[in-house]
Amino acid sequence: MEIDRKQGVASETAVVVGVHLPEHPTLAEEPLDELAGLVESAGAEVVGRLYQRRETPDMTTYIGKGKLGELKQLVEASEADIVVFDNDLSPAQIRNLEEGVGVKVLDRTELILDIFSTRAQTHEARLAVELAQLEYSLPRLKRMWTHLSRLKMGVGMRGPGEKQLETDRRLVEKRISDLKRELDKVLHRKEREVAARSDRMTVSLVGYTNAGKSTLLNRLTASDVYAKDQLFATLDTRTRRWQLPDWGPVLISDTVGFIRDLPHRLIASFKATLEEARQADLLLHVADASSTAAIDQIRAVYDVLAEIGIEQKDTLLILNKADTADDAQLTVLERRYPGSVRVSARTGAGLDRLCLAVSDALSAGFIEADVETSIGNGRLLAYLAKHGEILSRTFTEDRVVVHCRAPQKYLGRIAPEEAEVRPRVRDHGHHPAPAPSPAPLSEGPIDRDPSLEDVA
Ligand SMILES: Nc1nc2c(ncn2[C@@H]2O[C@H](COP(=O)(O)OP(=O)(O)OP(=O)(O)O)[C@@H](O)[C@H]2O)c(=O)[nH]1
Ligand SMILES: [Mg+2]
Repeated sequence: MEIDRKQGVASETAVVVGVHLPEHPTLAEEPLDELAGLVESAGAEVVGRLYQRRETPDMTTYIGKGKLGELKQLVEASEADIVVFDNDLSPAQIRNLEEGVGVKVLDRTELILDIFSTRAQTHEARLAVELAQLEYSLPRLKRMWTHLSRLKMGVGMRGPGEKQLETDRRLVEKRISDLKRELDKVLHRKEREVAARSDRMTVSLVGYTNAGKSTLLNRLTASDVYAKDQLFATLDTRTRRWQLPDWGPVLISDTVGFIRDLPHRLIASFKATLEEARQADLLLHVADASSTAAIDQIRAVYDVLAEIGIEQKDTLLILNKADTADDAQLTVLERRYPGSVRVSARTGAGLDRLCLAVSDALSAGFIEADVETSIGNGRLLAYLAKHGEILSRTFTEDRVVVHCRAPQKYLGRIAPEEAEVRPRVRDHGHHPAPAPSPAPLSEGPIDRDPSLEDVA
C-alpha cells in the first residue's frame, strides 16, 4: 500500500481519534473538540470521531485491536481520506495504523506542523516551520523507503532503498544544519532590532491560540491585523504603537498563539518570533474566559512560557471574551487569578481598567535613584527627562546630582563612565536590585527601525 505523505490535509475529510490516558487530563468537556478545530483550521472536514480510554497505549497500534477494527469501519463508512490522532505516535505505530485502516494517518504534531506550513508568511516563520518539519520527519524517513528495500539484491548487498535512505538522511541533516545557522542569524538580528527600540516600554501579547490576542491588539491600537476564529491565525509578530492613556506611547506586539503539548522543536524554531515577548517589559496573557477549558489553557500557556524561559516576567492575566463567557465561570476565574482583568476585545468592555492595570504594572518597574554626572552632559540629562521623571537637581562646581524616577531598564543602560547611578533604598526596606550591566545608550528612534514598518 502506498500512501502519499507529501500532500497537505487541505480539502480532505478526516476521522479524529483520541486516547485518554490517566496521566493526560482532558482539556474540554468534549475531548476531541480542540483536535477537530485544528483539523478544520488545516482546511479539512471532520466526518467522524473515535475516543477511547486506556491505561497505556498499545505498543504497535496505540489503540487496541478491537478499536482498530472499529476505526477501519468508521473510515470506510464515512469515506474519510485521513485519520488524525490527538496523541503523538511513533513512526512504527503510524505505519501499522496505516496498514490497518488503509488511509493516511497523522498525529497531532504533524497536523500542527501542516497548519503552520500553510500559514507561515514571513521568511523567518517559513524557516522555523521548515526546520520543525524536517526534524519531525528525520526519524520517520525510513518508513518512506521501506517499500524499496524489498528490492534487496543478494547477501551483503545494500538495497537501493537503504542507499537512498542514507542519501536522503544526509540531505535532510545538511538542510537542518543550514536552517539552524540561518535562524541563528535571524535571531541575532532580531535581538539587536528589538533591543534598539527598547527606549520605549514594550508589552507583548501572549496566550492560547484563538484567545483573542490579535483582536485585542486591533482594538487597542485601531489597527487591522488578521484575526479569525481559527486556530493559529497569527504566526508572525506584529508590533504596533499603542497610545496608553495617561502614560504615553508604548509598543505592543502580537505573536503566535500557544497550544497544549506544543511540539518542543516547534517552540525552539519559533525563538526569533518570540523575541519580542522575551524582551518585553510586561506580558499580557490573554485567555479565552468563555472556553470550558480556560483553566487548562492558562496552565498550558504558563508551561510554554517556562519552556522559553520567561515565566518570571511580569504578567497581567486578561480574561477576554467576557461578553460571551458565563458569569459564574468569570467569577471562578477571577477568584482563582487575583489581579486578572476581565475584558471583551469585541465590545471594548473593560479596556479602561486594562489600561490602568497596564500603567500600574509598567510603573512597578520604576526605581528612584540619584544620578551623578558632569554638568556638561546634556545628552544624559535629556535622556533622563525623556524616560523618567526628574524630581530635583543638586549642583556642585562641575557636577550635578539628578534625583529621578525612571524605569530600571533605562537607568541600567547608563554606562558607568558616563554617570554614577545610586538607587535610593525604598521606605519599606526593599533594596532595589542593582542595575543590570550597562549597554551603550541607544537613541535609535523606532520610526527608523525597518522591522517596524507596521508601526503607524
Ligand atoms: N465573543 C468574543 N469573541 C472574541 C473576542 N475577542 C476575540 N474574539 C473572537 O475570537 C476569535 C479569535 O480571535 P483572534 O484575535 O484571531 O485570536 P488570537 O488569539 O489572535 O488567535 P491566534 O492568532 O490563532 O493564536 C475571532 O473569531 C474573534 O472575533 C471577545 O472579546 N468576545
Ligand atoms: Mg492572532
